[in-house]
Amino acid sequence: MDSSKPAEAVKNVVKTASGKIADALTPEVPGAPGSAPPTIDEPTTPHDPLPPKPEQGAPQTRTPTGAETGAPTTANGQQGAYLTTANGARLRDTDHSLKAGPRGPVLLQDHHLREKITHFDHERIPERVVHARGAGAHGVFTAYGTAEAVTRAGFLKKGRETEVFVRFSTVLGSRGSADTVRDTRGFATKFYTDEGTFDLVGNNMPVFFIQDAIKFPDIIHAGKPHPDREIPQAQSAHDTFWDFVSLHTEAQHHTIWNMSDRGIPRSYRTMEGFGVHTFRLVNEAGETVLAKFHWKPKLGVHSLTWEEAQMLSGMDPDFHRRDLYDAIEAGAYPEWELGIQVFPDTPEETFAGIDLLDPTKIVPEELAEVQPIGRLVLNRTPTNFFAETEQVAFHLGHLPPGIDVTNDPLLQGRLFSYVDTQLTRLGGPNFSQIPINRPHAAVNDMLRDGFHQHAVHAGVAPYRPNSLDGGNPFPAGDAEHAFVDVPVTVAQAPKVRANPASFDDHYSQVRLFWLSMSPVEQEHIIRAYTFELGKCYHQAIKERQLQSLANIDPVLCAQVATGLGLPAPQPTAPLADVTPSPALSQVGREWPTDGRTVGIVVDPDGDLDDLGEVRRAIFEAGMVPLLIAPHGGMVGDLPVQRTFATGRSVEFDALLLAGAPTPAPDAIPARDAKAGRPGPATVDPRVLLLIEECWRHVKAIGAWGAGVTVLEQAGVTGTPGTVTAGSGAEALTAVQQLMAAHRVWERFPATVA
Ligand code: HEM
Repeated sequence: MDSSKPAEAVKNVVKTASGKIADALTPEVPGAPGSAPPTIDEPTTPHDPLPPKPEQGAPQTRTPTGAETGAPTTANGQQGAYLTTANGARLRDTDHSLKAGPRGPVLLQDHHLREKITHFDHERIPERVVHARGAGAHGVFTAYGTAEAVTRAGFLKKGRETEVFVRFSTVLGSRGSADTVRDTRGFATKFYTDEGTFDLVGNNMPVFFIQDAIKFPDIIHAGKPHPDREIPQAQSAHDTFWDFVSLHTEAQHHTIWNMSDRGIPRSYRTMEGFGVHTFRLVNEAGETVLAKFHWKPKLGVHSLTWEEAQMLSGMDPDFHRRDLYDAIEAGAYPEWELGIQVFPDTPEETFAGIDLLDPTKIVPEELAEVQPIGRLVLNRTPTNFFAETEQVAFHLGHLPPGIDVTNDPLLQGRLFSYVDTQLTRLGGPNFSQIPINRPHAAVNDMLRDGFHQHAVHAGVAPYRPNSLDGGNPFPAGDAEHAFVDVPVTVAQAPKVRANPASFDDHYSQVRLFWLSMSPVEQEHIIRAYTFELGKCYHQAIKERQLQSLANIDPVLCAQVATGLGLPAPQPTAPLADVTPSPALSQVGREWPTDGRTVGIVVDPDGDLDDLGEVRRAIFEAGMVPLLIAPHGGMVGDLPVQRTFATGRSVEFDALLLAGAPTPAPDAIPARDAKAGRPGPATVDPRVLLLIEECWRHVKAIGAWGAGVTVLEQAGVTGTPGTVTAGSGAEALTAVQQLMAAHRVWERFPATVA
């Protein structure tokens, strides 16, 4: 509406002081008597459930108590024909405060102004105390039925489909920090099962820093920025972190995972996930087993190089979030298989000598196979990031019948912590009524009142049994479908603040991890320790951490010590005699290439014959082609996605060179003229930089036609992982074969034998 209209309307109302108010109202004001009905689809209210997308299946239309609410309405207030206040009164104008004349002071009585600004002032809620930076997506979990023998959980029965919401996160950084920092990643999954919500709140690493939740505030205080200057943000490369892990040596296992390539994943889509703790499963017959949960990504475990991670922190701090949402929107749905390792439920709660209650220990897959039990596909991005990703609240106590907890002291403390923090973060005890947190199972609880209570509970007797509201006698309940608290015998034991002796082994599995790495992965680990400790100021902390490295492996310790310019200490105890677990290595296997990104450098004035076909073949292989040209717009009839100014190696998994225009002579910087490249410098230096980076980041590079000359100009022809071919199709085939191994590892200078 034209902003002059309200003034007219006011004039008209004033005119009607004689009694003709209805006649005087302007018909253009929507909803005024005599005007046409408003044309918006539905009335809007910010309190409606989230609008489901069509492919999501049945809309979520239950109230928190399980009753049907009817069809949800849209919450797209900005698309309606008119705006209203939060109470539904229609507005004439949302751009001008109510003033005493056009130049006068603003009137306190302007309710819309105060409501709009007050609400805005309170838009932010506290970020999560850990895992503040994250990205979520919706999906579906389909059970294979293979877990039916060991658990009665209904959602794991063959063919059952369950809606899920997954939130990936970093741990240390604030909500606005970069995605690609070196850190553990959260992998939290909410299964909306019809027997109640199951939250599997895991990480991309199978072990944790500490064995007892009582130390959680301490490790987080150590990892977060220093309290005086509040730096560094989202980093473990600082004194307090290394102070903690070198003093609490149980943290050494998780720390080596962080220093490995697992600390800098290529994508959320290429991360493994782990429930970390051992859980207890119970089947229909009441028999129990112990189990660990694993998520296996369809695309394989794949990481960034450290240089890529650092570049991305500046060039695209949203890299993982963008990658996740781009992939889903492109239809390259991220997929994982859920698997379990199963162990007999013995009184010792150990397997192959490994204490299953110690969250700093793994059970190597070679000793207990990960058995696939279902498939997760993420197929829908959030409609509203705040409503879903920020407001989602996970909790380890959200368990369906058939899955129970164990006495792992880390797990036990987590059972307390999450709901406690969410009471503050989400503003009171009713956050399970927030749409993303609502169970899809019917709810009939006796929880009442509290901040943000949305349910209108009927009846007078919220207690059981009762004789007033027809309440069934309790405790009979629904024995058949109820949650099973496995009646585990709790040992008669003195009350102590102590760990079992097995928890004292802090090094054998760290050594096992180190010895399971390929040489190139070991090299990355050495570089990571050297970098992080090199950022510490206190010599004593570096020396203490070197002592821990000596207790892991002498080569690791010596190499890091050399980098730090310090002597390498001797181990304080004999090194553990361990058998490596090849399953821990990311290198040496082949993976599907779908979902990967291929950059294609083109010369708009060159030979474009093969281009359309190559692009089509990339799409058909389930990958994403991105055309890189000197300028935006179109090349022939194909759209350009990146220009020489915006395309950098970090966002491609491989590069194809079809050609590149010769820049004007004065556009070649002196740097390139001096670089000693073969022949005259005829290639745009930004293309040469792109090739150099792809080469350094050990990515496959293919060239055909004029692209072969471009590759020669970059001086890398004939090196491992570079391909020159007679046609675009041949170049693509060769490059795709190389991509199956993720990177061309032969190019990485490994210095560890
Ligand atoms: C195996 C060890 C652990 C794992 C795998 C883990 C995993 C996670 C994940 C994935 C999140 C993010 C959830 C989300 O995306 O909303 C998270 C948040 C959190 N974790 Fe943990 N965590 C572990 C240990 C602990 C411990 C020991 C404590 C405290 C005693 C703790 C306290 C928290 C808190 C307070 C949050 C924020 C929750 C929220 O604001 O909703 N975590 N954790």
